[in-house]
Amino acid sequence: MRLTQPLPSFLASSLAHEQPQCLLRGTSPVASGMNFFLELWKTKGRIMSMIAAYYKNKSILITGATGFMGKVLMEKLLRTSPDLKVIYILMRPKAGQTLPQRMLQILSSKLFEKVKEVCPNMHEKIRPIYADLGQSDLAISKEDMQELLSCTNIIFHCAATVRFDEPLRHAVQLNVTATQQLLLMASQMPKLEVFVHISTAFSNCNLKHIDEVIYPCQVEPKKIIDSMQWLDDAIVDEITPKLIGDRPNTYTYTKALGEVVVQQESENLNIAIIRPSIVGATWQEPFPVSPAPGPQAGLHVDLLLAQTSSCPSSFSSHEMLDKGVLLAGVSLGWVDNLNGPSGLIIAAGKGLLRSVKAAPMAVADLIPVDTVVNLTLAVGWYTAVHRPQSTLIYHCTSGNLNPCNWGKMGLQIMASFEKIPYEKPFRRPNADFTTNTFTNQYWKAVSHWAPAIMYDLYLQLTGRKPRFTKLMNRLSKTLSMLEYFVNHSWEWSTSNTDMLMLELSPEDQRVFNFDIRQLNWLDYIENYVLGIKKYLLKEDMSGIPKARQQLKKLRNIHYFFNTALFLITWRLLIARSQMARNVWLFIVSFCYKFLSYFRASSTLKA
Ligand SMILES: CCCCCCCCCCCCCCCC(=O)SCCNC(=O)CCNC(=O)[C@H](O)C(C)(C)COP(=O)(O)OP(=O)(O)OC[C@H]1O[C@@H](n2cnc3c(N)ncnc32)[C@H](O)[C@@H]1OP(=O)(O)O
Ligand SMILES: NC(=O)C1=CN([C@@H]2O[C@H](COP(=O)(O)OP(=O)(O)OC[C@H]3O[C@@H](n4cnc5c(N)ncnc54)[C@H](OP(=O)(O)O)[C@@H]3O)[C@@H](O)[C@H]2O)C=CC1
Repeated sequence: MRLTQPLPSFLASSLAHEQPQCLLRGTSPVASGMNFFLELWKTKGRIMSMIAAYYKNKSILITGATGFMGKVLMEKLLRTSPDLKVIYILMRPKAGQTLPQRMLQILSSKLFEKVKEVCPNMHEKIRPIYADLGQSDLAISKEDMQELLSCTNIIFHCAATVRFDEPLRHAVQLNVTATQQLLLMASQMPKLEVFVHISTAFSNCNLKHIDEVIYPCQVEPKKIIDSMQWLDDAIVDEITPKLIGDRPNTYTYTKALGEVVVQQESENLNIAIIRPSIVGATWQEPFPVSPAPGPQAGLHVDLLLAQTSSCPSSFSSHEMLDKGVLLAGVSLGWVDNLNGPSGLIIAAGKGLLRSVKAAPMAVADLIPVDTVVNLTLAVGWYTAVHRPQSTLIYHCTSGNLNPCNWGKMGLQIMASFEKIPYEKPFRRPNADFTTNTFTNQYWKAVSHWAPAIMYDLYLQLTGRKPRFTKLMNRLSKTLSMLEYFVNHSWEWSTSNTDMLMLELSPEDQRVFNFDIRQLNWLDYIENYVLGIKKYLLKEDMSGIPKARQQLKKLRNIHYFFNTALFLITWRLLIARSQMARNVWLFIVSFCYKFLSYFRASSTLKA
C-alpha cells in the first residue's frame, strides 16, 4: 500500500466512528496523519469486513426470501453477519405449510449448512411475517406492521412474479403496486437507512444500450395501477399487447413500471436499484472449491475429485467418478428452481431438447446468484453509509467484462454432459442452436415431436400412461417464452458497479466479491450442470458410471439407427432411379479398382 494513494471513501467515511475503537484496540496512539490512516487501512484490510460490520445489530426486512435469490441473500447475511439483530421475512404459507414450517424447511436445507457453524441460533434471528403481496394492503397484521415500522433499518425488496406469461393485472399487483406499498411503509420507518430494490437488467430490453438511469414509461404507472381497479379481465387482456409495446412480456414491462414507481416515491428515502441479468446457480459460495492450478485449470470437477481424500490421486477423474466418490459432502452450483437456463439445461441433458432457435453469437449474459447477492449487500452498505444524492442503479451483468456467447455456452453445456450425465435420458443429449426459423421447425418436428409421439405410442401399447407429448408441449411453451432472450444482445453500462468495486476494502472485495472477470465459464458451467444434477434432479453421484453406460448405449443405438436408415433409403433409391444405380456402380467399380491396385502394388513390393 503506497501512502501516495488517495484513501478510499469507505475508510474516510468510517474514521469518525472507528477512531476511538482503533485507539482502544492498541493502534499506536501517536500515530497521526497518514500513519494513522495506514494503520487503520491495514487493520481493516486484514481483519475486518466493513460491509459485514455494517449489518451488525441491524433489523433487516426481506421480501421474496423464500425465492431463489432471497434464500442466497439470507444465507450470506447470516453467515457473514451473525450478529445482525433480526431478519423479518415477508412471506405467505404454501403447499399446506405454515410460515414457521416453511421457514424451518428452508433453514434446514443444504444451502444453510455452513451458516449453522457460525450462527447456531439462526432460527431465532429469523422472524417470518405473514404477508401477501398479491393483496392491495399486503395483508400484514396491525401488530406486525407496528413492529416493522418501528424497528426496520434496511429493506431488500426481492419479491416479484418472474413468470413471463403472467396476466398483466397480477404482474402489476406484484411488481408495481406491492413495490409502491412497500415504499409507503418505508417512508413511515424512522430508523430506515436504506431500501434496496431488485429489478432486472431486462426491464428496458426494448433498448440495445441500457444506461444506469430509469427510463420513463409511456403510460404513468399510477394510471396503470388505477385502471387495474376498474377494468375487467377481458379488456386488460386486450390492451396488454399495446401497453407492453416492444417488450416481450408482462414481466419486463411491469419491472420497468416498478422502477418508475421507485423513482417517484423515493423523495425522502435512501434507495438503490439493482438490475441483474440472467441469474444462474451459485459460483463461489457457499460451497467453494480451491482454484485449479496450472494444467488443471478449467477442470473443477476433476479437482474436486482429486481433493477427495478417499481417492488415490493417481486415479483419473473418470475413474474416480466411476468409483462414485464425487462430492462426499462437497457441492457446487447450488440452484433450486427451473427458471432461466436451468429448466432448459435439464431438458437438454435428458435428451428432450435438441434444437433452440438462438443466435450463437449473441451474448449469454448469465450472472451467478452469489455475485448478485454480494453486490446487493455491498450496495446496501454503500447507500446507507454514503447516502448518494440520487438513486443509483447498479447493473449486475457479465457481458461487458467477461462475455460468453450462447454458441460457446451451448458447447460447454454439452461437453459437461459427457462428464456429468443425467440419469435415464430419453435420448442422447445433442442440443444445437439454429438461427433459421425453417431449420428450427424442421428439427423440432423431427427431433422433438416425432420421437415423443412414437414413444407415447409405445407407452400406450404397453399399457402405460403417455407423457412425452405433454412434456414437449411444456418445453415448446418454455422455449417460446425464452427465445427472445437468446436471440438478442444488450449492452449495459456498469460505471456505478465499477465505482462500488473501487470503494470496497480488500477484505470486502474478497468476502463480497462481485468481480465477474474472475469467472471461468468452463468451470462455472460444469459446476452448474453438476449442481442441477445434485440439487434439482436429486440424483445420486454414485449413479454416474451407470448413466455413462446408458449414454454409450444410446449413442450406439443412434449410430445403428442412422446406418440402417441410410442403407434402406439407398436401397430404395437404387431400386427406383437409374441415376442412383449408375452412381452405385461407379462407387463399386472405383472401390474394386482401388483394391486391385493396392493388392498389385503390395505383391510387387514383396
Ligand atoms: C442447451 C441449453 C440451452 C440453454 C439456453 C438458456 C436460455 C435461457 C434464457 C433465459 C432468459 C431469462 C431472462 C430473463 C431473466 C429475468 O429477469 S426473470 C427470471 C427468469 N424467469 C423465468 O425464467 C420464468 C420463466 N418461466 C415462465 O414464465 C413459466 O414457468 C412458463 C415457461 C411460461 C411455463 O408456464 P406453465 O406452462 O404455466 O408452467 P408452470 O405452471 O410454471 O409449471 C408447470 C411445470 O413446468 C415446470 N417448469 C416451470 N418452468 C420451467 C422451465 N423453465 N423449464 C422446464 N420446466 C419448467 C414446473 O416445475 C412445473 O412442473 P410440475 O410441477 O407440473 O411437475
Ligand atoms: N431469476 C432471475 O433470473 C432474475 C431475477 N431477477 C429479480 O430478482 C428477484 C428475485 O427473483 P428470484 O429469486 O429468481 O424469483 P423467485 O420466483 O425464485 O422468487 C420470488 C419470490 O417472491 C415471492 N412472492 C411472489 N409472489 C408473492 C406474494 N403474492 N406474496 C408474497 N411473496 C411473493 C415468492 O414467494 P413464494 O415462495 O411464496 O412464491 C418468492 O419468495 C425478482 O425481483 C426478480 O425480478 C432479476 C433478474 C433475473
